[in-house]
Amino acid sequence: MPRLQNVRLAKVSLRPGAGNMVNGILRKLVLLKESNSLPLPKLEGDDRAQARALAILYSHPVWMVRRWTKHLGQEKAIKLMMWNNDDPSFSLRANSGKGVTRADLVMQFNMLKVPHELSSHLDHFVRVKTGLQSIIQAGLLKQGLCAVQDESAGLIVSVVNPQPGDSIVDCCAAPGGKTLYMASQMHGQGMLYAIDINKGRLRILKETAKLHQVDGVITTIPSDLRTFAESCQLKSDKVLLDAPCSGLGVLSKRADLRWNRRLEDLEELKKLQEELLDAASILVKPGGVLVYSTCSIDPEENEERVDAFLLRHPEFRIDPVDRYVPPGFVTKRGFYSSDPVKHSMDGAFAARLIRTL
Ligand SMILES: C[S@@+](CC[C@H](N)C(=O)[O-])C[C@H]1O[C@@H](n2cnc3c(N)ncnc32)[C@H](O)[C@@H]1O
Repeated sequence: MPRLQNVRLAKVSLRPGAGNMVNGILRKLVLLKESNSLPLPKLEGDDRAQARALAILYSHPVWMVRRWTKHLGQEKAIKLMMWNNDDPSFSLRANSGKGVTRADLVMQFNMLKVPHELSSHLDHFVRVKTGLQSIIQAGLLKQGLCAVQDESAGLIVSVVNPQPGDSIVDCCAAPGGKTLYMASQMHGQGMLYAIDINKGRLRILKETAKLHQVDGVITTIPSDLRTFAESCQLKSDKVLLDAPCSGLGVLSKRADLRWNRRLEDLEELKKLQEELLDAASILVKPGGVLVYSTCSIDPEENEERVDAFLLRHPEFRIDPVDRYVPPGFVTKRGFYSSDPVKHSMDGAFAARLIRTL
């Protein structure tokens, strides 16, 4: 955030005098940085000391640094933190539900002089590094011509592989990024049940579905998935559980998130993910598919939750995702995984599980 913005923020949120103090500190920091004399911590000592130094150097909580160093090794953990600190790039999805093609979108971006790049993984997606504001101001999102959607989320939809005529349940659907993309691939045939506990967010989904002209195949169900599944007779071809998670794969776009997350949150989330997985599994018909996904890169929220689920539910088996996403995104065990450093997109995970007949 630019210095003057920080000064203004301090004045508004604390008191007018605080602005001067923040200004003084930031000026001094800029001078020290320019003369290469910032007093930086040294990367030395035991693991704990090194994690503390890295946490300061790359501005991440110590617990995250320790976790990533353990799972990824120090070199990759540093690259990940650098990615998180870099300016994020965004991708936009052309809304085929409204007949908009990627070529149409590219034409609009050219007119707006927004530099862009075609996604090499997904037909409807275009990447932009700068210029998102121009796209918003030109009203392309308000008109429902496109949606901001990361390719990592688009690839989760590829794992679900929605087809016209399918009956699909999106268990944690709001605000609807994946619901809308799935609906656009159903060409008006079939039904997509969008469940979410958050009524307000589900209302947004409903309104956006109308705007995107895909509302004909969507039924919204405001409910806690756990209570809904207990009383429901519905059995579907495909069930997507895009579970509430730590969001550790999307830190480049959510500057505040790293400081709001605590290690203890993971324990609570893991319990919720298991309960939701059990509930979602009830909605899958024999031979049907359950896709479990997160926007986390943490094995405890991903592979480990799937393994624990498979132990509780031997009637499900892993269906490797290599038929649905490019090889670079397929893990040894047949899961989908996007890696911010390797793929230059958000981190995400998905497992495709089939209920035996
Ligand atoms: C990761 S977000 C889903 C994002 C969405 N799939 C998308 O692509 O836009 C997780 C969602 O789970 C919902 N949720 C949390 N607990 C739930 C529960 N017990 N039953 C149903 N939905 C729940 C939250 O309200 C939140 O909207």
